[in-house]
Amino acid sequence: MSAVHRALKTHFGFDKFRSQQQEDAVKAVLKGDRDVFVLMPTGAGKSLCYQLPALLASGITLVISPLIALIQDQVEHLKALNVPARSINSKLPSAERRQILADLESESPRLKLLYITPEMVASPSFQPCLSSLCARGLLAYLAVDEAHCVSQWGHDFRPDYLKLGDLRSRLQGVPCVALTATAPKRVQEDIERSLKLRSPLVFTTPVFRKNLKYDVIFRDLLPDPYVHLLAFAKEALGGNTAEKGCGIVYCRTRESCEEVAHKLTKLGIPAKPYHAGLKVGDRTESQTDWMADKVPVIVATISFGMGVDKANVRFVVHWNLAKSLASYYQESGRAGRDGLPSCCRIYYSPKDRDQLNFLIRKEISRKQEKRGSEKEQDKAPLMDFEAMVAFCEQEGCRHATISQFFGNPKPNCAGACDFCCDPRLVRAQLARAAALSTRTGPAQSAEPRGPFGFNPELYAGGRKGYGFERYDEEWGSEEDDSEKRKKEFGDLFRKQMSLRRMSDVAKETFVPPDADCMLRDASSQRIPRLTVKSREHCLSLLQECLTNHRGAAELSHSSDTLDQAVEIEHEIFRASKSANLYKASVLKRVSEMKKSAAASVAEEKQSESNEETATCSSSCQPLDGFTLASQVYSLKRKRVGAGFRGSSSLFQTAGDLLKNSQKETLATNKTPGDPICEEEEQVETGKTQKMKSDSSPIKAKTSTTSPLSSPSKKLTKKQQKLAEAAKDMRRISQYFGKKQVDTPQTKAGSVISEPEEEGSQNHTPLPNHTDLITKNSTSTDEESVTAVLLQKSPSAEETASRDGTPINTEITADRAVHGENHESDAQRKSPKQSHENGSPSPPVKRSRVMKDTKRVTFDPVVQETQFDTVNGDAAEISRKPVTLKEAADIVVRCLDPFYKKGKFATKICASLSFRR
Ligand SMILES: Nc1ncnc2c1ncn2[C@@H]1O[C@H](COP(=O)(O)OP(=O)(O)OP(=O)(O)O)[C@@H](O)[C@H]1O
Repeated sequence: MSAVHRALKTHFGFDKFRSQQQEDAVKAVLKGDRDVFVLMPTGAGKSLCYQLPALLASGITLVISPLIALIQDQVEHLKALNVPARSINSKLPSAERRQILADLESESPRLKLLYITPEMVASPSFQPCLSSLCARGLLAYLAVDEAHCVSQWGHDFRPDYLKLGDLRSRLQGVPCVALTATAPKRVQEDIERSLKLRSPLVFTTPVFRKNLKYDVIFRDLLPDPYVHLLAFAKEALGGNTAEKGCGIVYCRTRESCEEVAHKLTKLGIPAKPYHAGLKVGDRTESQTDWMADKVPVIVATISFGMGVDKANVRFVVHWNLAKSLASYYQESGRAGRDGLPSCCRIYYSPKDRDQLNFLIRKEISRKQEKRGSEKEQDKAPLMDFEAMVAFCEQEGCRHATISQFFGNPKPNCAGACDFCCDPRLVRAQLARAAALSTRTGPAQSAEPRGPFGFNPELYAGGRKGYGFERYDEEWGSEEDDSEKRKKEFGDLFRKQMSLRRMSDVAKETFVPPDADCMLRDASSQRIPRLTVKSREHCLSLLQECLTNHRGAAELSHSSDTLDQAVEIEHEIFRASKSANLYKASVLKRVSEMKKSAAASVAEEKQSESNEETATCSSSCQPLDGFTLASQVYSLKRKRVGAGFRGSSSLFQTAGDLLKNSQKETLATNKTPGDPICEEEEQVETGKTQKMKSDSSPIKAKTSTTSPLSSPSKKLTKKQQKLAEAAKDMRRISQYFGKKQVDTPQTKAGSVISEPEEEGSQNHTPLPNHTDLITKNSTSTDEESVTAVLLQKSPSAEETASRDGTPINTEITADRAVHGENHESDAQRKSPKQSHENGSPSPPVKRSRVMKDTKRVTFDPVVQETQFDTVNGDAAEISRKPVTLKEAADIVVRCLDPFYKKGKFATKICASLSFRR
C-alpha cells in the first residue's frame, strides 16, 4: 500500500479513491510542481484533492471558501476526523482567534488546514500573519474552493474573489489548487486568468451522472400540482417500502416554502420549511430533523444545501425555476450522492419563468445603475437563465443539454431523462403548454414581450417576497406598496426597453425641491437617482412612524415629529451612498423605531403594573377577583426607545388617540336628536365627582385644544391625514354606539356573567399571555381612562391555531349605565347565555359594575380578569355580539388611511378591546 493510500485510510477512513480522477488529482497536488484545476461534479470528493495533500505536506494549506457556514461545516467535519483544521473568521471568539494566531506564529505550527473567506484573507488584520507565513515558507498550498465565484461569467460571482489574484501574486512559488463543480468553458478560462494559474493540470470528470433522472413537468397543465408533487415524492421515496430516503423541494420565496411544506404535510408526507425568514432555532430544527431522517422532505430556498452532504437524497424538486443552468445542475446534484437512482424534477411554469426573468433584469439594471456603466459580463446571468429555460422547453435529452453546457461530450443517457424515456410524452406536453399559452396569451399580450415572452403586466404591483432571497430580506419588513412597486416597475421597464434598443439609458433629470420642501439639503444631487420626491416620501414614513406612536391627539406637537423626522432623514441621507442604501436605511430605521416602541410599551406595562398596584391599593377599593385597570396600565406617555436618536419625546397610546377623536366628536357632532350624543350626554350627567377627581394631568393635557380644530393654523398634509384618521376613529365609535342603541338588550343594571371567569379569579396575568387594552370614555376629558387586562388561555388559542380552525371570536359591546357598585356580590352573566336562555344565569362568583363602558371581546378564551370601575354605582348590560368579521371590516375600512391594510385589523382583533 502506498503512502498516499495509507494516509487516505488513516486520516479519512477510505479504502480507495472515489475515482481515478480523484486519485490523479491528489497525486498531482502532492507533486507540487504545477497548479491544479479540479473540475468535478458535486459530491465527487473534490475536497479530498487538497485535504489529503495538505496532511502529507509540511506547512499549512490556506483554503479560501466563500461562506462561513460552509467553512464551519468543513472544519467540523475535519475536526471530527482529528485533522488539525481551523478557521479564522469574524464569528470566531477572540480567545480562539488568539490561540490560532499564536499557533501560526509559532516555529512549527500544528495546524495543517486554515480555512478563510476571501474578505478575511484580504483584510489588513490578517496581513502580518500571512506575510509571516510566506516569509518563513510555511505555506504548503493555496486551495480555492468554489473557484467559479471568481468569474464574472459565473452564476455566483463574488467580487472579493477577484482579490485572490493579488494574493496569488504574493504567494509566488506556492502551488494553487482551484476547485469547482460548475464551470462552463468560459468560466474555466476566467478562473485560470484571475487566479493566475500557470498552465494548470486540469482534472475533470464528466458532469453526467447516470443515477440521476431528470424530467420537467409543466405545472400549469396540472389539475392539482400539490397532489402531483405528493405522488412523485411518495414514489421517489420508495412508496411504502421501508427504505429510508429523503427529498428537497426548492422554492424561490419564503411564502412558497411555507405553502408547499404545509400542503405536503397535509396530504400525508411530513415536510418542513427552511428559509431565512424563520427563527434560527426553527431553521436549525428543520435542517436537523431532515438530516436525521425525522422529516423526509425539506422545502427550502436556495440558501439551503451549500455544504449539506446527505447521501440518501432521493429527489430534488424545483418548484420554481433555478436562475441558471449551472445553479440548477449544482442544486439538483444534491440528489443521489450515494450513487443510487434518484430523481431531479422541475415543475416548470412560464409565469414563473417571466417573473424570474424580470428579477434577473432588475438585478442587472441595479448593478449597472450602481456602476454607472454597462459591461459585457452583465449579459451572463441572462444567458445562463436562457440556458435554463431552453433546458425546460426543449425537445431533447436533458443530460445532453447539461453536458454541452459544461463543455462535455454528449453522454449516453440511457433513459435517464424524460425525453430519452419517452419523447412523445415530452412533445405532447409542450404542445399542450403551447395551446394553453395561445389561449391565455392574448389576455396578457397588451405590453411588448421580451425574448422569453416576458410580460411586464404580470408584475405591476408585484407582491413582495418574489425573487431571490435578498429581495425578500430587503423589503420583507415593509408593507406592500403597490403604487411604489408599479412605479419602480415602470422605471425599470422603460430602461429595459431602451437597453434593448441599444440606446443609452435616459438620464433622469433632477426635479428641484418645492419652496416649502422640509428636507435638509433638499437640492443636493449627491446620491444618484435619489429624487426629492423619494426623500419626501421617506420623510413622511419616518414622521408617520413617530406620530403614530405619539398619537394623533398630539397634533400640537406634530412640528416636533416633523423636525425629528427631518433630522433622522438627513442623517440617513448623509450616510448613504446610493439610493437603494438610502431607502434600505430608512426602512431599517422605521422598523427599529417600531420595535423599540413596542419594547418600551411592553416594559412600561410591566413596570407600571407593579407601580400602580402598589399605589392604587390605598386609593382604590379592591374588586373581588379583579384588579383595577389603572392598576395594570397607565396612560403615562411612553418614552421613545432606542430607535429614536437623541429623542426623549413622549408617545401617545391608541387610547389617547381615540379619546381625542371622541372629544372632537362631541365638540363638533353633538346635535340634538342624535342618539349617540344623547346617550353620551346621558352618561355624562351620570358622572360622579370621583371621575372628575380622577382626571390626571395627562388627561388634562390630552384635552387641550387640538390643532385640528384650530383654523388659524395651516394644516400640513400629514395633519390632514391624521385628522381624517381621527374622524374615522370617531366613525368606529359611532358604529359601536349605534350597535348599543340598536340592541334590545340594553338595560340599565344588567349583569354580565362569564362562566370562564370563575377560573380567572386565580389567574395571575402573565406578560406573555396578556394584552393590555386602553380605552377611552366617549365624552369629556373628565372621564376616566380605563384599561382592560385580558388573559388568554394559551393552550386553547394555540390548539385552535394549530388545528387551523379559527378561534371562535365574538365582540360583545357592553355598556353599563347608572348601576350600583356590587363588587362583592353582584353576578355576572354571559351575554350569549343571557341571550339564548332569556333567563337569568346561574349564580356566579362576582359581578362588576361599570359606567359607560363598552367591552369588545374577540376571543372567548380570553378571560377578563381585571376591570376598573368608573363609578361605584354601575351595572353591566349584556350586548348583542358583533361578529369579528363585521368589526374587522369597519376597522379596515375606517382606519385604512392611518394603518396599512390588514395589519391593523389583525393586531386589533388579536389584542384590542375597546371599552367605553
Ligand atoms: N475516496 C472516497 N471514498 C469514499 N467517499 C469519499 C471519498 N472521497 C470523498 N468521499 C466522500 O464524498 C462526499 C462528498 O465529498 P466532497 O464534499 O468533498 O464533495 P465535493 O465534490 O466537494 O462536493 P461539493 O461540490 O458539493 O462541495 C463526502 O462525504 C466525502 O467524505
